[in-house]
Amino acid sequence: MVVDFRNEPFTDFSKEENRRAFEEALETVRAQLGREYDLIIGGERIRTEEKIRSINPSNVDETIGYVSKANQELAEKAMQAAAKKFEEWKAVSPEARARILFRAAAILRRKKHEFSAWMVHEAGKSWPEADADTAEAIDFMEFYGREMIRLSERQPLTRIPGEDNELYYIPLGVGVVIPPWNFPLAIMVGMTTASLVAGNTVVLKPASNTSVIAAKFMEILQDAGLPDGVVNYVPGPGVEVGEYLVKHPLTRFIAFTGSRDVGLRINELAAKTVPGQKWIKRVIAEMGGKDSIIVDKDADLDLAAQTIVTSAFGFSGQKCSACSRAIVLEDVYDEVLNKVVAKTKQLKVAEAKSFGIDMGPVIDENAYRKILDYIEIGKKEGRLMTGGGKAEGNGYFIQPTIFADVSPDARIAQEEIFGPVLAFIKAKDFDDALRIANNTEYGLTGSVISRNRANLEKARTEFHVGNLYFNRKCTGALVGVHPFGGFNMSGTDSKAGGYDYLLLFTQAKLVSEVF
Ligand SMILES: NC(=O)c1ccc[n+]([C@@H]2O[C@H](COP(=O)([O-])OP(=O)(O)OC[C@H]3O[C@@H](n4cnc5c(N)ncnc54)[C@H](O)[C@@H]3O)[C@@H](O)[C@H]2O)c1
Ligand SMILES: N[C@@H](CCC=O)C(=O)O
Repeated sequence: MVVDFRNEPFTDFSKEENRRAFEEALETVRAQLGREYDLIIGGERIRTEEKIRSINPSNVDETIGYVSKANQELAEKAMQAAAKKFEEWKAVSPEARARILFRAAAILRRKKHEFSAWMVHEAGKSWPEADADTAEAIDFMEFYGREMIRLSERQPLTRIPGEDNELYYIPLGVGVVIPPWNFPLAIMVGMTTASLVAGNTVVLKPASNTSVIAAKFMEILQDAGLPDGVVNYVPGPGVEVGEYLVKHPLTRFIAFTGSRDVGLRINELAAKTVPGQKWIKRVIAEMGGKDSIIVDKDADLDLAAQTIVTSAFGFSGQKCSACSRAIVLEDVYDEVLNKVVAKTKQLKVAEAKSFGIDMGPVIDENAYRKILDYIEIGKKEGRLMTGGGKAEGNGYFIQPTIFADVSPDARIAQEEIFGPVLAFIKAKDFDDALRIANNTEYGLTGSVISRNRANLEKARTEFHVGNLYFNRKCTGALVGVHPFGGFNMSGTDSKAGGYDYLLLFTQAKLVSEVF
């Protein structure tokens, strides 16, 4: 009998012993930089000629590791290994599968700072952001393990005399797991372990920018006793390897988290039946966002300002949940804008390894250029209040940037920038604010800062986002507490860390016997 699920606590970095322990972990990881990582297919380690060079976005001269790079031939090998292993793995009991997750969670908990340190180096996360990512990865394993046990119990049915009726949640088959780089541990772990605990086998194609952290997680799965072939690790280019796997006739489902465009492409490819395919592929896609915080005229304006700054600039705005639009009622617009600009000017942008920074770099050269291009667009679409360009450093550093008086239809108010760029939009009244908030094609997160009960109730029904928060930030969903996922072009309406999530990785079989 396992104890009830509890969220993993975050590390208190105000305590000196915790800061010291984290410094040590950073050093431990630093000593391991530049190593090589192999593909893992059916337990076999495969080293390829061609490599992905993973670099530190805070210092582009620093190599985090060289990761072997799969091609279509190796993707085929991984698919065959996963399909073969499925025949055995599906027969392993749900409890035994869950125990592997609990053990993996325990190992990760023991190596918590080390894994967070890898993310500081490889993804440019600040200490607390990296710590939260590791905690979420632990939570996913603890939560999905318990969920699988719950789903394997006797299911409620209307029972009738003379028949024995049972409903079982059985696995689907081979799942292709394609995570993003921005929650390189938590989201990759969540989608991979949900798949495997439900009895599926996995071909995991991690994001290239963060393929080392995924390789480190493969070591944990092995230490936890996961049999070879249940998860097959094949880093490689999205278009070449990712699409090959998505189109494959043996692929039963695809668990994807990433951008809108790639999600739609995967959905389209998966919908096309190929020769030899015996099922309709299931696509679980969690995609982008263009998230708003509404500030009402009677709101606590200091709370509003702090909430906007944290939600917009945490991890340099590289969260699907990040606030990129502050929609403020005209009565308090100038005051909120001034407070937010003042706070933003205080933010410290520096290398992620330094304690106490507010923002590290953005992930890579492409992101850097794209965000700087959007800043130039913003200069034509709004009034630049702070930031507006590169920041100092030998990495991809960008100043936290705010534009005021942006039209709700402007490009910077509609398109996902995925960087530290915030648009201020003026609303005439609360209804106008809700209209503006709902006028994007996304529907992921949103917040309302208000003391007006009627307005909060109105937002509760009319603000169309998957994760709606009142008087708090719109980032930082906790597993089990705030099941996470959005509407419209933000995805397929799934809820990671929710009580219905594992159903997406199973199919229900009813067996009825007349005695
Ligand atoms: N809704 C959510 O829960 C959530 C969470 C995190 C990130 N995101 C979104 O993810 C995006 C940022 O992540 P990203 O830059 O890694 O996204 P991305 O779409 O560029 O890449 C995501 C993954 O897809 C792979 N890929 C790329 N092209 C592919 C193709 N043609 N076929 C198959 N796979 C392919 C990539 O290699 C990577 O592993 C943002 O849009 C963000 O909003 C959403
Ligand atoms: N679940 C995270 C966002 C994941 C996307 O980047 C949050 O709630 O902030």
